[in-house]
Amino acid sequence: MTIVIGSRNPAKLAAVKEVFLTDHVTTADAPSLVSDQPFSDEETRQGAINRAFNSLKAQTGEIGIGLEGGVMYVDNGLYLCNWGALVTRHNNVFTASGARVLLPGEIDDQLKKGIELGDVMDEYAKRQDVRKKEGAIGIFTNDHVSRKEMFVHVVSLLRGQWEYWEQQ
Ligand SMILES: O=P(O)(O)OP(=O)(O)OP(=O)(O)OC[C@H]1O[C@@H](n2cnc3c(O)ncnc32)[C@H](O)[C@@H]1O
Ligand SMILES: [Mg+2]
Repeated sequence: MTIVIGSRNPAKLAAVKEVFLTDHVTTADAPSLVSDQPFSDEETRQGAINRAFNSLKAQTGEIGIGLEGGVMYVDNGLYLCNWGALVTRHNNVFTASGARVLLPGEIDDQLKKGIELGDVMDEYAKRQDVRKKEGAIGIFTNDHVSRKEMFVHVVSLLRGQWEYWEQQ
Protein backbone atom coordinates (compact mmCIF):
# COMPACT_ATOMS: atom_id res chain seq x y z
CA MET A 1 0.00 0.00 0.00
CA THR A 2 1.32 3.43 -0.89
CA ILE A 3 0.47 6.48 1.17
CA VAL A 4 0.87 9.93 -0.31
CA ILE A 5 1.47 12.79 2.10
CA GLY A 6 0.93 16.37 1.02
CA SER A 7 4.07 17.83 2.56
CA ARG A 8 7.83 17.47 2.53
CA ASN A 9 8.17 18.51 6.17
CA PRO A 10 10.26 15.77 7.86
CA ALA A 11 8.30 15.92 11.13
CA LYS A 12 5.07 15.14 9.25
CA LEU A 13 6.68 12.44 7.10
CA ALA A 14 8.23 10.71 10.13
CA ALA A 15 4.87 10.68 11.93
CA VAL A 16 3.10 8.98 9.00
CA LYS A 17 5.86 6.36 8.65
CA GLU A 18 5.77 5.60 12.36
CA VAL A 19 2.02 5.12 12.55
CA PHE A 20 1.63 3.10 9.35
CA LEU A 21 4.84 1.12 10.00
CA THR A 22 5.86 1.49 6.38
CA ASP A 23 8.36 3.23 4.17
CA HIS A 24 5.88 3.21 1.29
CA VAL A 25 5.18 6.87 1.84
CA THR A 26 5.68 9.36 -0.97
CA THR A 27 5.62 13.12 -0.62
CA ALA A 28 3.72 15.45 -2.91
CA ASP A 29 3.48 19.19 -3.30
CA ALA A 30 -0.16 19.47 -2.35
CA PRO A 31 -1.53 22.99 -2.01
CA SER A 32 -3.53 23.66 1.15
CA LEU A 33 -5.52 26.42 -0.63
CA VAL A 34 -5.75 28.29 2.68
CA SER A 35 -3.44 30.97 4.15
CA ASP A 36 0.20 30.06 4.81
CA GLN A 37 -0.69 30.74 8.42
CA PRO A 38 -4.22 29.51 9.13
CA PHE A 39 -5.90 31.40 11.98
CA SER A 40 -8.81 29.18 13.02
CA ASP A 41 -9.81 25.57 13.54
CA GLU A 42 -12.00 25.73 10.42
CA GLU A 43 -9.25 27.10 8.18
CA THR A 44 -6.61 24.70 9.52
CA ARG A 45 -8.92 21.69 9.10
CA GLN A 46 -9.82 22.78 5.56
CA GLY A 47 -6.12 23.09 4.74
CA ALA A 48 -5.54 19.51 5.90
CA ILE A 49 -8.47 18.23 3.82
CA ASN A 50 -7.30 20.11 0.71
CA ARG A 51 -3.77 18.82 1.11
CA ALA A 52 -5.03 15.23 1.45
CA PHE A 53 -7.16 15.46 -1.73
CA ASN A 54 -4.42 17.25 -3.66
CA SER A 55 -1.75 14.74 -2.65
CA LEU A 56 -3.81 11.90 -4.19
CA LYS A 57 -4.31 13.99 -7.32
CA ALA A 58 -0.56 14.61 -7.59
CA GLN A 59 0.53 11.01 -7.09
CA THR A 60 -0.86 7.49 -7.20
CA GLY A 61 -1.57 5.86 -3.86
CA GLU A 62 -4.25 4.15 -1.80
CA ILE A 63 -4.61 6.95 0.72
CA GLY A 64 -3.67 10.62 0.85
CA ILE A 65 -2.81 12.38 4.09
CA GLY A 66 -2.80 16.11 4.77
CA LEU A 67 -1.39 17.59 7.98
CA GLU A 68 -1.78 21.30 8.64
CA GLY A 69 -0.54 23.54 11.41
CA GLY A 70 -2.38 26.66 12.49
CA VAL A 71 -3.36 28.83 15.41
CA MET A 72 -6.71 29.73 16.96
CA TYR A 73 -8.09 31.97 19.69
CA VAL A 74 -9.83 30.61 22.77
CA ASP A 75 -11.10 33.67 24.63
CA ASN A 76 -8.13 36.00 24.29
CA GLY A 77 -5.44 33.34 24.19
CA LEU A 78 -3.82 32.21 20.96
CA TYR A 79 -3.33 28.44 20.85
CA LEU A 80 -1.44 26.18 18.50
CA CYS A 81 -3.88 24.01 16.60
CA ASN A 82 -3.17 21.20 14.19
CA TRP A 83 -5.41 19.12 11.97
CA GLY A 84 -5.02 16.02 9.87
CA ALA A 85 -7.12 14.49 7.09
CA LEU A 86 -7.01 11.07 5.44
CA VAL A 87 -8.67 10.66 2.05
CA THR A 88 -9.28 7.31 0.30
CA ARG A 89 -9.38 6.66 -3.44
CA HIS A 90 -13.17 6.52 -3.09
CA ASN A 91 -13.07 10.05 -1.70
CA ASN A 92 -14.00 9.11 1.85
CA VAL A 93 -12.54 11.63 4.30
CA PHE A 94 -11.50 11.18 7.93
CA THR A 95 -10.33 14.11 10.07
CA ALA A 96 -8.76 14.57 13.50
CA SER A 97 -7.14 17.36 15.47
CA GLY A 98 -4.05 17.56 17.65
CA ALA A 99 -3.17 18.83 21.08
CA ARG A 100 -3.30 22.58 21.77
CA VAL A 101 -0.97 24.71 23.84
CA LEU A 102 -1.13 28.41 24.59
CA LEU A 103 1.33 30.67 22.76
CA PRO A 104 2.82 33.67 24.57
CA GLY A 105 1.53 37.16 23.76
CA GLU A 106 4.71 38.16 21.95
CA ILE A 107 4.22 35.33 19.44
CA ASP A 108 0.64 36.50 18.94
CA ASP A 109 1.96 40.03 18.22
CA GLN A 110 4.40 38.74 15.58
CA LEU A 111 1.74 36.64 13.86
CA LYS A 112 -0.61 39.65 13.74
CA LYS A 113 2.10 41.39 11.67
CA GLY A 114 1.73 38.63 9.10
CA ILE A 115 4.88 36.65 9.90
CA GLU A 116 4.51 32.85 9.75
CA LEU A 117 4.82 30.93 13.01
CA GLY A 118 7.72 28.84 11.65
CA ASP A 119 9.80 32.00 11.15
CA VAL A 120 8.68 33.55 14.43
CA MET A 121 9.70 30.41 16.33
CA ASP A 122 13.23 30.31 14.87
CA GLU A 123 13.74 33.89 15.96
CA TYR A 124 12.15 33.35 19.39
CA ALA A 125 14.03 30.13 20.21
CA LYS A 126 17.30 31.20 18.51
CA ARG A 127 17.24 27.88 16.65
CA GLN A 128 16.91 26.86 13.01
CA ASP A 129 14.09 24.98 11.33
CA VAL A 130 12.03 24.56 14.51
CA ARG A 131 9.06 23.71 12.25
CA LYS A 132 10.90 20.62 10.94
CA LYS A 133 12.14 19.50 14.34
CA GLU A 134 10.67 19.98 17.83
CA GLY A 135 8.13 22.55 16.67
CA ALA A 136 6.54 25.30 18.73
CA ILE A 137 4.88 22.58 20.79
CA GLY A 138 8.32 21.18 21.67
CA ILE A 139 9.65 24.60 22.68
CA PHE A 140 6.66 25.47 24.88
CA THR A 141 6.42 22.03 26.51
CA ASN A 142 10.11 21.98 27.39
CA ASP A 143 10.60 19.21 24.80
CA HIS A 144 8.09 16.87 26.43
CA VAL A 145 6.03 16.66 23.21
CA SER A 146 7.65 17.23 19.81
CA ARG A 147 5.89 18.27 16.61
CA LYS A 148 6.42 14.72 15.27
CA GLU A 149 4.90 13.16 18.41
CA MET A 150 1.91 15.48 18.22
CA PHE A 151 1.40 14.47 14.56
CA VAL A 152 1.88 10.76 15.48
CA HIS A 153 -1.20 11.13 17.67
CA VAL A 154 -3.16 12.87 14.91
CA VAL A 155 -2.18 10.23 12.32
CA SER A 156 -3.08 7.44 14.77
CA LEU A 157 -6.53 9.00 15.12
CA LEU A 158 -6.81 9.04 11.32
CA ARG A 159 -5.59 5.47 10.86
CA GLY A 160 -7.89 4.19 13.60
CA GLN A 161 -11.00 5.81 12.13
CA TRP A 162 -10.12 4.58 8.64
CA GLU A 163 -9.71 1.02 9.99
CA TYR A 164 -12.93 1.18 11.99
CA TRP A 165 -15.06 2.35 9.06
CA GLU A 166 -13.35 0.65 6.12
CA GLN A 167 -11.19 -2.26 7.18
CA GLN A 168 -13.66 -4.47 9.07
O1 LIG B 1 6.00 22.18 4.47
P1 LIG B 1 4.69 22.25 5.17
O2 LIG B 1 3.96 20.96 5.19
O3 LIG B 1 3.82 23.38 4.72
O4 LIG B 1 5.07 22.47 6.71
P2 LIG B 1 5.07 23.79 7.61
O5 LIG B 1 6.18 23.66 8.62
O6 LIG B 1 5.01 25.03 6.79
O7 LIG B 1 3.77 23.62 8.46
P3 LIG B 1 2.25 24.08 8.19
O8 LIG B 1 2.15 24.67 6.83
O9 LIG B 1 1.39 22.93 8.55
O10 LIG B 1 2.02 25.18 9.32
C1 LIG B 1 1.60 26.51 9.03
C2 LIG B 1 2.53 27.51 9.63
O11 LIG B 1 2.63 27.36 11.01
C3 LIG B 1 3.95 27.00 11.37
N1 LIG B 1 3.86 26.01 12.41
C4 LIG B 1 2.80 25.27 12.72
N2 LIG B 1 3.03 24.51 13.76
C5 LIG B 1 4.31 24.79 14.12
C6 LIG B 1 5.14 24.33 15.12
O12 LIG B 1 4.72 23.42 15.99
N3 LIG B 1 6.35 24.83 15.19
C7 LIG B 1 6.79 25.75 14.33
N4 LIG B 1 6.05 26.22 13.34
C8 LIG B 1 4.82 25.74 13.26
C9 LIG B 1 4.58 26.48 10.11
O13 LIG B 1 5.97 26.54 10.09
C10 LIG B 1 3.96 27.40 9.11
O14 LIG B 1 4.57 28.68 9.20
MG1 LIG C 1 3.44 25.43 5.29
